[in-house]
Amino acid sequence: MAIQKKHGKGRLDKWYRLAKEKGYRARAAFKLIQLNQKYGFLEKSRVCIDLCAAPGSWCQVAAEYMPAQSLIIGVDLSPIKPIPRAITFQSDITTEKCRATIKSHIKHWKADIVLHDGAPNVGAAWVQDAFSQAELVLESLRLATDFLAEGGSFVTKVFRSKDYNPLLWVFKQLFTSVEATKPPSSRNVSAEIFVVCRGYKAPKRIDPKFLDPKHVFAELSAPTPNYEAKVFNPEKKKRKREGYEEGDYTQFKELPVTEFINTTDPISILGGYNKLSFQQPPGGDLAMSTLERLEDTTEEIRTCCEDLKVLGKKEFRNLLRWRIKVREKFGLVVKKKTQEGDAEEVAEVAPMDEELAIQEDLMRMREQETAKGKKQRRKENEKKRKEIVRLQMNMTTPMEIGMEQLGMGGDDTTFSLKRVDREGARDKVINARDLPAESESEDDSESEDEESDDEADRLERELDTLYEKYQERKEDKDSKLRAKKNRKEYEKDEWDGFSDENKGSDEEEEEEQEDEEMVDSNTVPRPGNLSNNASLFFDQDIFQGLGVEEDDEEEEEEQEEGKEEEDQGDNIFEMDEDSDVEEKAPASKQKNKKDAKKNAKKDSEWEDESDEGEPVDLGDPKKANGQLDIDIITAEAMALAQSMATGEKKSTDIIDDGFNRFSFRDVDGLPEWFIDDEGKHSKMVRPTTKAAAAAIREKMRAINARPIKKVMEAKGRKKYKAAQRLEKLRKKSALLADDEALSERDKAGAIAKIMSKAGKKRPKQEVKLVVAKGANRGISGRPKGVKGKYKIVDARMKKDIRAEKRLAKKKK
Ligand SMILES: C[S@@+](CC[C@H](N)C(=O)[O-])C[C@H]1O[C@@H](n2cnc3c(N)ncnc32)[C@H](O)[C@@H]1O
Repeated sequence: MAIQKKHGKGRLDKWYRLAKEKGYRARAAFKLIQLNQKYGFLEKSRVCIDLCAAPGSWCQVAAEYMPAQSLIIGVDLSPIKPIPRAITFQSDITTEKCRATIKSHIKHWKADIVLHDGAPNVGAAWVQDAFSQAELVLESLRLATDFLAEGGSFVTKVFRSKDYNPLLWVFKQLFTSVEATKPPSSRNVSAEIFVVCRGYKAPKRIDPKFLDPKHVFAELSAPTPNYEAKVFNPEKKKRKREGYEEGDYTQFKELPVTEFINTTDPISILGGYNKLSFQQPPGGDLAMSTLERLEDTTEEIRTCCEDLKVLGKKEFRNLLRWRIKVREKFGLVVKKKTQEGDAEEVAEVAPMDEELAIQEDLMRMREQETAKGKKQRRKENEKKRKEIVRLQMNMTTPMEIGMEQLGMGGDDTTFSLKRVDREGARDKVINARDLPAESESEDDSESEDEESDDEADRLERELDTLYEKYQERKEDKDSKLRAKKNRKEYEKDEWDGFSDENKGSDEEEEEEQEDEEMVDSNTVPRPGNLSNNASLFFDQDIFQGLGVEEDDEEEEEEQEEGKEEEDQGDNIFEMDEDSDVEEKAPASKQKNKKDAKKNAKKDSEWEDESDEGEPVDLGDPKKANGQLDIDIITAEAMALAQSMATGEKKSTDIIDDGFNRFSFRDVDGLPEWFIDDEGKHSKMVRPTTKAAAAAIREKMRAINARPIKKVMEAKGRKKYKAAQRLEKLRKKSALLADDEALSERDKAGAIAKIMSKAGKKRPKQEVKLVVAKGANRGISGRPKGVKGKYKIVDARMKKDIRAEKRLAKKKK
């Protein structure tokens, strides 16, 4: 266990460390700093009396925050080491002597502020002490009324007890504003609060009853609580989860460790006490000495008992386990589990041990839950981080985004049910599963493999569902496609007997869909018994073109039947620019134009084969916005497109052109190198025009002007790093801003410093050249004695450079 304490009360917490760092004599300094931050009374004061001031940290703070030349008087029962700018003396604040000494120091002045942080030492007579604290407050108030100037402030510590309200009532009679507050540096477990009374009314005469403890705390004459009974019989003690127990004015609670062993409610002891003591009571205790001698009572257990408030989970469990062991040894467990019993006969242990088991179970469940939550959060954060990085690096393409959304992103295969839900498909997916939906969350112990299999299955289903939806949407949008599908189904039925037996139905479907998307033509059905060459022959676009014409004829009929609307939906081959014209053009003209475009497209596909696979679209070379169509990437295609656009060539010409000796090659039995060679060199040379060449040049220039991917990535990286730096700064300044130990000025200064540091450009590190010789030759790590960036160079290179320099000098 990390020892993190001084003793029970004064643990080495952050305020303790901070006080040490800043040179304050006690962590209490921060209470005054924080009170002053809230109310700002010190800066306005010139004379301060600090009652119960030892060791003197409040005097230190007063000296720091009050204006120069202020008078600070500190008094305590204990001696106070000298403090610069403060007068201190040793005295009991309840005595006349103390009043006289203050008077001698303050002379004719009046105090602007009286501070009181008095607390009697908590000893055996703790009830009396608590009473004395309230009395001490009243005594300090009496002194305050003697020395405070009108409008002055009185700041006092008060313990929450039944005396608290009477005290507040008295304060309110003497001050215009009375506020109770608990500064952050005051421990939550401590019953202390601070009351800041401002605007002293300075009445000419104060009713002595206001300052008479007998009168103010009149109801306290009730019998003193029985301390013995309370502490040593914890079972009988009522636990109060909220607030403080009646008469419990101190927060440090100690209990003999034997009580912890004996109790049936160990949890409430661990939660309610500060320390379990191994101290032998006067006269000795047999149980305690036996306990001390047990080997289970290790040093670690003793350390845990020292401070119950700092127990970690492990220590907590250790203590409970130790208690059970000791109880067993002491014979406190009534029955143990029967050896041969099938766990039916459960041990009958003390009833609170059941509670302990339940508590442990609860703890375990909570741990599991938090671990699960953490894992989930980590996963999500990681995913988000990656997405951001990819976006910032411009590495995300629309395709990748789609894949990520489907959970197929290269680096994250998590399937997001949420997303599916958004699509309304979650239910479908869940219904499709054998397992009920709840089992997903319940089954925590699944192996990762099972999980990933499940993920893959779900992913498959999700993809199917999404694909169905996509199809539905597409069909809705494109009624013509629907008509075509129906027709195809009809035709498919008719041609079923000829389908290629080697193909699975899925493959066929896929191909059909591909055809629909790519060519949108109803190809001539090919009987399955044709030879390879024959089928390749019929595969030629020229035959497909026939199909198109057929199809278009049908379309024309449809149009004539008033289905123009449907046709407008078919924009697969329409050019943006033409759309307006087409709307106005007569149907036959439209048809011609469409034919030409479709054929041009087919031609381009054909050319695709003969032109080393470059995708070429022979549409209008210009887009609607006047820019060149970037998809046309060869001068030949451009020339063809231009000639079509100017009406120089008709679709029929292009079809004729397409039917030539290069359009089909029988490659069966030919060596691969030959086919490659043919593909490269034996192709039709199409005439190009100057304009087409210029257009392509312009297009290439436009492409080259675009920043390359690496540049984009570098820019993205730079942005990302800047964002990271900014985030770091933001966090740092937020931390500073939250630091209650710093004044606003300090905070602003520190933040400004960080900002200016961040703004400065770091000087580029010089690269040291290390000659590879002797020990450095062939070394793989950093050469000895070299700091910072370095580069291993060849001795030859160095000599050559020197020689070059010499020559250059000579020439001069
Ligand atoms: C919590 S400490 C004060 C810490 C102080 N504010 C500081 O910042 O260093 C409480 C002090 O009250 C003092 N005290 C208790 N009864 C007193 C009394 N009757 N007269 C003077 N001082 C008293 C104790 O000696 C103790 O030093």
